[in-house]
Amino acid sequence: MAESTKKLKKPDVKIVLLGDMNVGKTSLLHRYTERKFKDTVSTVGGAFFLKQWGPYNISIWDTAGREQFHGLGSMYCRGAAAVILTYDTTSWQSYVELEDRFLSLTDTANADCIFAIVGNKADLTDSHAQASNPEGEGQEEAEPARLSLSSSSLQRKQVNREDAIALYGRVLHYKGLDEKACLPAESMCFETSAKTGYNVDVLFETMFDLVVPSILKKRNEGENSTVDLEAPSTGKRTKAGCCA
Ligand SMILES: Nc1nc2c(ncn2[C@@H]2O[C@H](COP(=O)(O)OP(=O)(O)OP(=O)(O)O)[C@@H](O)[C@H]2O)c(=O)[nH]1
Ligand SMILES: [Mg+2]
Repeated sequence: MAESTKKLKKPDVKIVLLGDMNVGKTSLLHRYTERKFKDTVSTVGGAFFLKQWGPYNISIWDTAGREQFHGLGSMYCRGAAAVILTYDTTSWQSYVELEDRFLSLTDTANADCIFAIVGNKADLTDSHAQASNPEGEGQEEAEPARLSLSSSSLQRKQVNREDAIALYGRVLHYKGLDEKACLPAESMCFETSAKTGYNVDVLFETMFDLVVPSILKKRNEGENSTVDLEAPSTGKRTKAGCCA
């Protein structure tokens, strides 16, 4: 969270991580921001990280998956430009929960909110994700990842990519969006590993690029709704525009 505490910058846009407890939301954010996989404690409430992306400030909200914090979810989603729906590839239940418990929390997000479906812990089911250690970072983390390469440590994958793609379609349907007008499922469903770093940068940086138009739109609307007090009045004053 160092970047967020250095200076108090106003975020231009918000991205929210949602999903059941234990799927690895906090670990994904740690991996991206601190370049390592470290011990976590179950999140209480929520926390955010501020990312500078070019000239823009993007806040990424890590929410608590625990049932007792469920009520806070829609508050965190208010005005969100993007939501990352996260499940654990080794847990079918965590996938089911996304639709049962979390999707309705996004009702408060922007109407043109972008969705990504993310299956984390790919290292547990996929030898490629197990071996991956992008950019040679976190060397202290590389060794445990390499040691766990034996195929005996692979677990049964409970949620496949096709399931994620199907869920993406149902999310768009729930939001009343036309699939043809939206970003394609193939590019919005990711399998990641916070442990090895597999696909983590790709996930976050794809989302950052995708929310930029939303920032520009917001700025544009802001400018258009600003009253220029210096500008000469052209029309007649209407009754509604007069405060007397
Ligand atoms: N093998 C593996 N374990 C992971 C991965 N991501 C997270 N974990 C582990 O899963 C557990 C839960 O991770 P968290 O990041 O705390 O999960 P969370 O989704 O933030 O959970 P809540 O804060 O309770 O909602 C921890 O023991 C992590 O070490 C991953 O990619 N691979
Ligand atoms: Mg957490």
